Amino acid sequence: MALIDFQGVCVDFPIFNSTGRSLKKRLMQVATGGQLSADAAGVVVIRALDKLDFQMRDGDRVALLGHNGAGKTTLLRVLGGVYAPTSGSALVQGNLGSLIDISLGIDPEASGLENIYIRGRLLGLSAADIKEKTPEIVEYSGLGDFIEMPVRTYSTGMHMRLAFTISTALRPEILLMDEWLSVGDEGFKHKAEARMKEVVQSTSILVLATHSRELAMSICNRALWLEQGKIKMDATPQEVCDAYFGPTD
Ligand SMILES: Nc1ncnc2c1ncn2[C@@H]1O[C@H](COP(=O)(O)OP(=O)(O)OP(=O)(O)O)[C@@H](O)[C@H]1O
Repeated sequence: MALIDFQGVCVDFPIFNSTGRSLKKRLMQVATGGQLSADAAGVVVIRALDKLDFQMRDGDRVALLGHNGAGKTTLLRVLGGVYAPTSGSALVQGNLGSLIDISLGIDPEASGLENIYIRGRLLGLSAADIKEKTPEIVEYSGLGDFIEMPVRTYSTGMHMRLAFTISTALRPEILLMDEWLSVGDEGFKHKAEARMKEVVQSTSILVLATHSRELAMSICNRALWLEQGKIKMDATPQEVCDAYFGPTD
């Protein structure tokens, strides 16, 4: 059983090379992002997440909505273990996968095959798991003999095919996504779409940060609206989208 339990989670970023005065001025101009304050020593602090309390359970397909700087990426990073909360507790129970930064760890000097191994290990697969999955990844990527060539000889699209196919070979219990992944030329895009749906369906909890009403409505069964690091609304995608984007006719 997968479970996410956040209690009073705050994430603060102290900004050491900035004066409180100049940053405050900028905030007044743009009126977006996290909350700004200065600590006793005059160091500016951006509060990206502010006392978040929520649970996510098996079956939850959660859309994270919110304006630029609302805290969506920061929340995904806390879920992924990249950031620890400054205060509060963030429990993430279950095996975790991420379709964010799918090219991370791909070595341009190594061949496609070697990269399947390297990236597979980074994603937490054992050597035996990788060996078992490799033929399917090679076949699916459609790279043919290029799989033996160094990745620096690939076009951008070929690189993305490889990165996408490796990252979607896993079936994690908790899946984190930042917008929908769409890669490759028209033919591959079609295949990739079907594979994405398969991965999403097989995961227990999906957390998808998005600016798209259509995506939130078609993929998710719950939506969290973040504003200045706080939860403004936690309800069905229909209710949150109507409040956030405005009602449809
Ligand atoms: N590494 C960082 N250092 C300092 N401040 C940061 C850092 N990362 C994020 N922030 C701040 O935290 C707040 C939330 O940013 P975050 O990237 O989580 O927003 P977002 O909702 O993902 O925005 P967008 O839709 O623009 O991607 C913003 O005010 C941002 O300035």
